[in-house]
Amino acid sequence: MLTVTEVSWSVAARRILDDVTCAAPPGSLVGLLGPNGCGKTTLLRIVARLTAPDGGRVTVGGEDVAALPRATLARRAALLAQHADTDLDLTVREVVLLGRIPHRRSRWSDSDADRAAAADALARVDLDGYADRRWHTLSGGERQRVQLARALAQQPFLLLLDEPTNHLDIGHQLHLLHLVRRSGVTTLAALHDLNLAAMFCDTVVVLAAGRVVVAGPPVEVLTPALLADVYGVRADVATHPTTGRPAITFHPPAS
Ligand SMILES: Nc1ncnc2c1ncn2[C@@H]1O[C@H](COP(=O)(O)OP(=O)(O)OP(=O)(O)O)[C@@H](O)[C@H]1O
Repeated sequence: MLTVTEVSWSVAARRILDDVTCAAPPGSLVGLLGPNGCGKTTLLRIVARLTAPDGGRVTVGGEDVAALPRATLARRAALLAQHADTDLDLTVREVVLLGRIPHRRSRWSDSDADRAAAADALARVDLDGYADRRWHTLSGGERQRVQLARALAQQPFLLLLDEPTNHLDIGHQLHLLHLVRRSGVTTLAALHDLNLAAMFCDTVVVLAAGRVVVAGPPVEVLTPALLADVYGVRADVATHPTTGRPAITFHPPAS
């Protein structure tokens, strides 16, 4: 269980997050939605303790994140950042094995369990056979999937994903979110694609200008009125014939 309670953060006298409260029940996939600059990445960074909030509290599994030893937090939470990259000349296997570092007894050597977890994670993101490829030779979508494999190899309790479907073709977008949902790992994911959020998320939390506008199941939250209010767009919302979830069609902007 992840809880975020009355979290605020300001920079240069500007309030970026204002009293944000939300939660992700165990095993759920929670979508963090909202326009560019509304504070999604900032909230993920605060949950991962990369940014310290000015006020409020974050708990994972009932424990205050601010009080957890760094090594414990590193084992429990995995962050897939928006532009995860490395300048090092690493193989795909080595990148995925970075996810095992919090579990290692020895800083320098991988165990059989580490290698098995890395191989399993690569298979889960559909990258069997890529282990010996050099990172810099991969396409944008392949890199994104390797970074998810690194996060899965970490075997965290909490996955924090910042626009995880960036660069992915539609097949891999659907595969990735299906995989995350099936993983059973509590996940908070910043998403721009509202139809993907509608299809896969148990709950969506909509931010605007650093505040939570509304949170709840996609079918209750993703209404034409909300989309007009938060994103300034006109849209029709139907019910998907197979999933029963919202299916959104956008109108071109009025000229
Ligand atoms: N360190 C910082 N210094 C100054 N401004 C910052 C800093 N970090 C974030 N901001 C500002 O805070 C706001 C929220 O940024 P954030 O990256 O959290 O938004 P976001 O919702 O993830 O946006 P996007 O959808 O474009 O990725 C933005 O206006 C950003 O410019």
